[in-house]
Amino acid sequence: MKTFAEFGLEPKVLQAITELGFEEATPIQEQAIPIALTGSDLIGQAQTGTGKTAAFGIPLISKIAREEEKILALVMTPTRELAIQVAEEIGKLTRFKGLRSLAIYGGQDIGRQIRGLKKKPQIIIGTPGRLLDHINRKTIRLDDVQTIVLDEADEMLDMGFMEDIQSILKLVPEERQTMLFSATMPPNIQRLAQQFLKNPQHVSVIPKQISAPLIDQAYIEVPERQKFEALSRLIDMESPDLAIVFGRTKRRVDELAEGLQKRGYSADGLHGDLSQNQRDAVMRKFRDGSIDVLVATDVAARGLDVSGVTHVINFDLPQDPESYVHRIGRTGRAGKEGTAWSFVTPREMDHLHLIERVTRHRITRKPLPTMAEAIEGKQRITAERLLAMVEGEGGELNEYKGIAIQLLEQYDSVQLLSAAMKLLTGDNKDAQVELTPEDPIRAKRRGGKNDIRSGRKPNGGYGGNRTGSGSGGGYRGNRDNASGGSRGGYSSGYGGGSGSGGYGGGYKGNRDSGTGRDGAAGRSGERKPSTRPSSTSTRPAKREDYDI
Ligand SMILES: Nc1ncnc2c1ncn2[C@@H]1O[C@H](COP(=O)(O)OP(=O)(O)OP(=O)(O)O)[C@@H](O)[C@H]1O
Ligand SMILES: [Mg+2]
Repeated sequence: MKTFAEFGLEPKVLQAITELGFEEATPIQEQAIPIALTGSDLIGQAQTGTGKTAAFGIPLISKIAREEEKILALVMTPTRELAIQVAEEIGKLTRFKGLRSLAIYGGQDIGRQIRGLKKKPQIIIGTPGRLLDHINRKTIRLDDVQTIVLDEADEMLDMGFMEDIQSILKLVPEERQTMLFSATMPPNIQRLAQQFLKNPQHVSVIPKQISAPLIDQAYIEVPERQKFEALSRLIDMESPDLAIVFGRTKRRVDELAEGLQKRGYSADGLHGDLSQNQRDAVMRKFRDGSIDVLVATDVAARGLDVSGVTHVINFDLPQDPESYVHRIGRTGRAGKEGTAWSFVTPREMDHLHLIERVTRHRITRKPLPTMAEAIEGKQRITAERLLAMVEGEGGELNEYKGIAIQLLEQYDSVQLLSAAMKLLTGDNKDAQVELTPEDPIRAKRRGGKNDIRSGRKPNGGYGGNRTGSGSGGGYRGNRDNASGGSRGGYSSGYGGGSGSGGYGGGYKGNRDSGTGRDGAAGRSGERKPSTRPSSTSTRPAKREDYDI
């Protein structure tokens, strides 16, 4: 392991790294930073939570001088939350150097972003749609950009950002450094790399097991209608510090968050139909610990880094194994341990085995937590809180001592303490929670063996098997209204359907619902419809449409 001092970084950057608490470089950093510092193009692949952000962030900021008043570096990310997070990490890394960076993403007031741009940031971190919008408004010019980073490139393409990314890359001077980070290297990523990268050096830290070894993985076989009970027992038994619960659809997430709140858990939901302000507020609450359980769709599966996430619970299995890897990778980050649980309905067992095969990891079967285990877990937490209070962590107890003595004279001490503990435990087990059932995910034949993703495209893709179920119609309806349907008919596959099966087939089912991702854009102002040709486009619909 290398220390950061060995990279020959300038003292102000080193100081910021030290301040962040990084002592040694992670393997991807050890490999990528020296290459990136030479200015060479780079393609990077590494496991979740292993510090890819700093792997590109450190070289990127090293190249920029403080006096510059132009946009010199551009980082693109698939989701808004990720743009905010990467901007924050870059902000921390440039703290002493004093560079200016700005996150640019859909859903946020564009006027505010324009004001931010007037401060002449040298580094922009953004989602492709909103970036293009600024480019078209001429509020962002890329003529001086020297470094481009594509973070989670495969995800961006899956979300249908290929055209946007290409348009943006074409506007950046050819004399530049391009770094592409991607979990997988399917053919479309390879084509993108061929088109836009020059003699890239490949850096990959891919262990035998695809998923992080520090994550303890288990599953519980449970019928659909018992899942909620299983969830509350599991949370009680495990008493996670912070947990992310993944649900398949937006409706599912809403219902789960509401159900958990009803049962007295401190939970909230995150999905693509919330306003950006709501999304930001939920993420803030989760980061500062004012909620313990984040219920989310796959919008939160990629890249999000919240320290202290001890548990990931797949309330619904994800459609594809790769998404499983990303979801559970929200825990066990930066060398910490984590636990991942998945609920599997009896009919989904094949799908679980597929996930095991693709991730090359056995997932341990565990029984449904019993009521007794759940109660024990809850009581343990209550006892811990009580003892912490006894040990003075909750401040002075003197004011309570008079009444305590009085009560103890009149009542049995065990009885009293039990009553106090019951109150503290705040049981609300009786609250009825009904969820709308989801169809089981079906295992599907998968494609090329080097591309763990390729199987899903010809096979229905995200939510493909939901089209017949009729569920979620209400949400789609809303999107349609918002979108004006301008991009409704993506029908042919991206790139004419290559060996990978292209994108088209997999997404077709839902695409018919006419929910162009511009639905999201229309609402949020992510993009003006004029920025690109509409219905003739062969782009895939964006993943945001798939009910996440
Ligand atoms: N050298 C280091 N030492 C200790 N912690 C680090 C180091 N580098 C990064 N980290 C921390 O590790 C966490 C994960 O980093 P990061 O989000 O960059 O991972 P990632 O590889 O991009 O993960 P994902 O694949 O999920 O996007 C962050 O909290 C980051 O601050
Ligand atoms: Mg990342």
